[in-house]
Amino acid sequence: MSMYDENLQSEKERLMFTKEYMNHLITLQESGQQALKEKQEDTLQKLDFKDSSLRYQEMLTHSSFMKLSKDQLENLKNLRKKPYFARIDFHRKEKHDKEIFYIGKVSLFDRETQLPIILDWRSPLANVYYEGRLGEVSYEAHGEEYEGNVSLKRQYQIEEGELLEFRDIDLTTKDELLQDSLAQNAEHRLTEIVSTIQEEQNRVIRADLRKPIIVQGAAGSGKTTIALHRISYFLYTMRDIFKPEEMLILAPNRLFIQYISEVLPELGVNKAKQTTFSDFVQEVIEVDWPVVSQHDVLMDTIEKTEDGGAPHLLAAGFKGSKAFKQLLDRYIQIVKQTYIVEEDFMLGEFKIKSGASIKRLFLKDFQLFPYEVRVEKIKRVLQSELRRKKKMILEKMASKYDDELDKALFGMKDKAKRKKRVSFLITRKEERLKDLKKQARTAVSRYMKQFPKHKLTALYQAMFEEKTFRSLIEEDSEQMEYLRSMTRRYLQTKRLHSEDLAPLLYMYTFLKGLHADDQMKKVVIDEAQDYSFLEFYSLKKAFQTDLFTIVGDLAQGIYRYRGLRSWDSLNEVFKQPNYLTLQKTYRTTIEIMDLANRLLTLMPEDLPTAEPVVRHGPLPTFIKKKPGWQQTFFNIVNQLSDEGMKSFAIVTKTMKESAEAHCISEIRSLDFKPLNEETEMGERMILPAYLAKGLEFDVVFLYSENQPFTRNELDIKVLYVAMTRPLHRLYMIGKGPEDFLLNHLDQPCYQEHTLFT
Ligand SMILES: Nc1ncnc2c1ncn2[C@@H]1O[C@H](COP(=O)(O)OP(=O)(O)OP(=O)(O)O)[C@@H](O)[C@H]1O
Repeated sequence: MSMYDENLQSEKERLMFTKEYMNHLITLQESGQQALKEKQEDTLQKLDFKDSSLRYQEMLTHSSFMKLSKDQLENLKNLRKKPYFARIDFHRKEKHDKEIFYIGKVSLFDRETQLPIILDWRSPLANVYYEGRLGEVSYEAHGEEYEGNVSLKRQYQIEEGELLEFRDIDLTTKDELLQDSLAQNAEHRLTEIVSTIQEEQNRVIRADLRKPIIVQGAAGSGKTTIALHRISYFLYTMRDIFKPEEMLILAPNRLFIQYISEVLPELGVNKAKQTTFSDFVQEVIEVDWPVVSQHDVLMDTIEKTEDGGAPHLLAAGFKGSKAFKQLLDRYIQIVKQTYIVEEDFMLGEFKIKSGASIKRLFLKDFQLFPYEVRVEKIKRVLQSELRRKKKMILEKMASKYDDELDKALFGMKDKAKRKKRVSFLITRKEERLKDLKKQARTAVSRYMKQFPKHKLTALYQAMFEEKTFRSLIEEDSEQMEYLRSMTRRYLQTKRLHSEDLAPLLYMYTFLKGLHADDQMKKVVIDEAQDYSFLEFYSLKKAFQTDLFTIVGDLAQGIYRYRGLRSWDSLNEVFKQPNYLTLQKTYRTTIEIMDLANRLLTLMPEDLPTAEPVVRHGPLPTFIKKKPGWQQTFFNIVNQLSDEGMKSFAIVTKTMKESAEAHCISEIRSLDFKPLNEETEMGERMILPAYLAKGLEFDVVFLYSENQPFTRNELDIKVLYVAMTRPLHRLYMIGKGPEDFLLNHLDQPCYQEHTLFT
């Protein structure tokens, strides 16, 4: 028996032991569940609501315990198919012997000894597997550093609970597990990659959780995947402090949310809120006006081949800028003044609180709160002051009349006059007291009427009135006037541009502040290059947290007229963000990435190119639209399908071209479906490039009908996005190679399809 076989045998035994232990636990849990259920029924029967809350409490405790057990049980059951994926042999310095740790998706401990049978991939020690090479390593746990020696790193291929093979990794072996995993096909859903996380990715996942992090990552470098794994790591590490519901994942569109949704339960982060910036802001500010989305603007721009200088694009760009934030700040100062009330708060002729002290409450004491919250707090102060002083005032008033009465009774000699005076004073006293009591009932609400009740949209609209707007801008120009009148026109008809959402959220934060349910403690932003400065700023201001994970790729910044041009501008939004890069790309083959990288050289600026991991495939192929090309296309799809390719996409430059492609009978007969933001993703799709951003397919056909890509910045980026979508094969169907700018490239590596079969 070879050494490998011997090891394989003992590894099989270990796997058997682990599975046995799991089965044992599952049985225990299941019978435990039954016992718990019976106990709960018993408690329910005994339950007497007049009784102390003790029994009720007991019942709740049991039911939450039951739920926990159920979750654990599910986890355990799922885990049996693949309890772990790797092992490390680690000798900690201060220990006598080396220890063997098996690493899996979730940890499992021996109930008696509390020793780990499986170590969670997110645990501190597991970091040694992802990061440390063989030999001397260290890891940090609970603020302490531990040193030791890793003598073995082993990867397992386990399927349906059976160990197929294992591989030991040393400095020279390539990561074969990664190669295998990359060679697989896309199920049109993102997957978890815990067993093959790479060193540079691990650094992103485990980067300081208390700091904002910005990740520039090439196309296919795993940004989305890694961001989701970071949340999972975050939830594990900070489980006592944060709940998944307090996390927000901002995705570029609804399609993308569908795309990532499957990986979320796997990573245990499915309870995190997943939405788009636009949907989130509309929900928070409770404004459901139709929004002209940035996709619509982009589509229009691409179709008309407009450059960034078109006035509506400049206006959109300006509305996301720092300059516009400053303008908003000036306006918000004006709005703030409307809340300054200087009048004293009186009850009759008695001063309850001076105007100056109320103003101080608004401007100083409550300055950390939004304006409306400050007003509410002032109201409560006035109510309590009034309550406190009312009795005193009434007594003072009564005793004033009593004094007068005394004076009249004992000081007035004329009987008739005295009688008249006394009766006058008694009636007066009663009237005054009654009147004061009546006033006291409404004094606060009457006083509070002086504070404005602003409607967010009306306030925003008022900002674009000519006089106000002019007073806010530094320099008047045609461009500014265009922005002002265009925005006003839209707002008057109850419509918004997507660029209005960030200013609205920003103003809302000053005015009302986020509701507790919308307050997020950790925010993940994907495709972050498409966010404007103000979008980041407004989110940061709204959440008041530094826990942002921001991932994006400047080379894919197709919303450049409004998005970020460099990550540096975020230094003004976040305090000392951690900046990391992901350069290796895992999605596609060397051949496809090579072509895409060449395309980037056409850009005027230096954009980060991607470095593919070693995986070869055929050259990208150009198919000329000569008569009969449809049959070629038909044959290729069928052939690749037979070879095991699952997801196919026809990617066009515009939505219009997607619709045109769908009219071609061969495309229809192969069941390709046009995709928009609302449709379900399938295996064969036709979609414009901007919607394909972030997604991936086994095979991509770039298709140009009569809108070829031209050599402008936007087209180059859109084409780059499209070219970086396939995992295995890239085809380009057009009138000529120039439709895809191939004639502009230096030594473009592609082949032309000549055979018609
Ligand atoms: N370490 C890894 N092991 C296995 N597969 C990986 C690894 N890292 C990334 N991948 C795979 O590479 C592909 C690209 O990942 P992902 O979509 O997260 O990249 P991205 O940087 O967000 O891409 P893009 O910006 O182009 O949309 C996915 O199929 C993902 O599963």
